[in-house]
Amino acid sequence: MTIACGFSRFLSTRVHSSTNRVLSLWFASCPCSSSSASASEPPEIAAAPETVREGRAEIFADKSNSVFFNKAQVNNRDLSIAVLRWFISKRQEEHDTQLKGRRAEIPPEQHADGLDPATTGSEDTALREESSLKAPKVLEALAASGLRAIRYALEVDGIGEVIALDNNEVAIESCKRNIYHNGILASSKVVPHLADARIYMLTHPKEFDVVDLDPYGSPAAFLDSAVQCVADGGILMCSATDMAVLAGGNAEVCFSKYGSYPVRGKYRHEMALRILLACIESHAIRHKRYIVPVISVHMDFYIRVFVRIFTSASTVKSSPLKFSHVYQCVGCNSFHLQNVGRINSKDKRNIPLPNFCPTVPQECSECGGKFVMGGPIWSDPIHDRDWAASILSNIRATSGLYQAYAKISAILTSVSEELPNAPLFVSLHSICATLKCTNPTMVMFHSAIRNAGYQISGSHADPLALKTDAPMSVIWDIMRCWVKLHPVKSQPENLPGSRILSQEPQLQASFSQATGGLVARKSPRFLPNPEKHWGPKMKAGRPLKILPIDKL
Ligand SMILES: C[S@@+](CC[C@H](N)C(=O)[O-])C[C@H]1O[C@@H](n2cnc3c(N)ncnc32)[C@H](O)[C@@H]1O
Ligand SMILES: [Zn+2]
Repeated sequence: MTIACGFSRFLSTRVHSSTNRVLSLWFASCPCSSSSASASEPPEIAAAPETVREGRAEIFADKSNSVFFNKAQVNNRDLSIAVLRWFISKRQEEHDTQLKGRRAEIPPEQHADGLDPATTGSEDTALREESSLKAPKVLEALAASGLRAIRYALEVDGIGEVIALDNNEVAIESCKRNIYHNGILASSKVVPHLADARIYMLTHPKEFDVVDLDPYGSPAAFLDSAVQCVADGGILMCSATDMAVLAGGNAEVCFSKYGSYPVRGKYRHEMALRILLACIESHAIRHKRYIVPVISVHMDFYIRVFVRIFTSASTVKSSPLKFSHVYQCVGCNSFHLQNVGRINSKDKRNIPLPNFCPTVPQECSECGGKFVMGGPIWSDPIHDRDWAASILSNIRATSGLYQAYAKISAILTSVSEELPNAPLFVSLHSICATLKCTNPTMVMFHSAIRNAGYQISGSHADPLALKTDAPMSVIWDIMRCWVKLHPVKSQPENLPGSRILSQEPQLQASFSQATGGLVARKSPRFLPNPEKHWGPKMKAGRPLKILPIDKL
């Protein structure tokens, strides 16, 4: 309460003009204005509270860490705003197309004006009523200071009500102060609400076009209620910062939280995304719903996925085809995916059946190592390429609107170039380390894959990633050919690399520059962190070291 009383006193020293409606509103609405300084107290000029600005919003700084705020999440918030802007225009477009379709189905004589709507554009009354799409309703389920909710309200045109929810009273009080501080528009759109997000989401089924989950660590506990709370065609935006768990540091914890075993490969950050997506899908299908991922990124120290949610009992049946187990060789790190389900070609209904035995032998055919089995992971595409390209071109056209423009445009550039049907990737460094050979350049390796008739791209998750539809045997053959041109020192025979090199390649690799291959890039794909302390933050309530305001 001390902060709120200080807040009232701060404002009372400044609210002089009756024309300053916004300030008066803040003052009148200060949560503790009734219990603030009594007339008998000596007048006290409080120092102006320090504030933090991000995008078009400004919030009160909280050095005591009683409410969570991490400046580094500006990348997360800016990207979410970019996705939200595109989602709103896309939803409008889908709505218009649907309406046009329905209009065309109505015979002209049933129209109020008797004219053919297809040629005149006139509408039947009922359709006219339906024709305007309601402004999308947003739930920020774990709102903390409310910064994100306020930014959505101030920066995303066409957005409707934004509920800023938190189960922490101090957070909700801070939310209220921040909302008032941001003026009429924020106050008219953002509604702070004290509740447990899980209960709130369960009791508001299909009510929100947008649900944002930005938890401490894992979102797992919120997923079952979140997938039920999103409206049909709506979007769930979900972060996970428990990377040690998702990326294989604590495999058993990952299994208990997400129902999937991670494997410690170079692709672990992409695997983390695919584990989270698989987990969201597995919650969705329990409720006859399914997900369509539109953007899925690993950035800084966390992952964030944007998935649309639809309802269809028949589509849910094909869900097993979107999950795969991952077999990874403990010797050479070769990996192979196998779908959980399979289509029986004789069954015209296309209903998947459980898949056959593992597609890999007991021992790796490249190096003789054993396989560990990870997953199941989401093995369908993790991005919608059209969405990625459109969001990228939108943010390029309005770069001034994004504080994190450099970072989010670099990520989206990488995302828009990723091969959609090549889950996971190998790392050029790791392959060369296994063989103990010198690296071919990225351009050479890309060319060799293309010259062998396969596709290849990078990944936003790792600058050295090689994402390809070529099987592991082709990748190793290319490297065997490379080593013939650039011999390695002799190694003990039992090393995985020696075993791989003891086999003759089945294909003759060509490293000459392939057409349409990797070329010099004008825009960056990977950026260093802008400053120190660019990482996760302590939970609210635990004292931080005293930091200057710019480090909060
Ligand atoms: C990481 S912070 C959110 C940060 C915020 N989204 C942002 O962009 O600054 C997580 C918040 O979730 C809240 N929280 C944790 N469990 C919750 C629950 N069951 N229901 C509602 N809020 C919860 C915490 O009080 C905390 O404020
Ligand atoms: Zn192997």
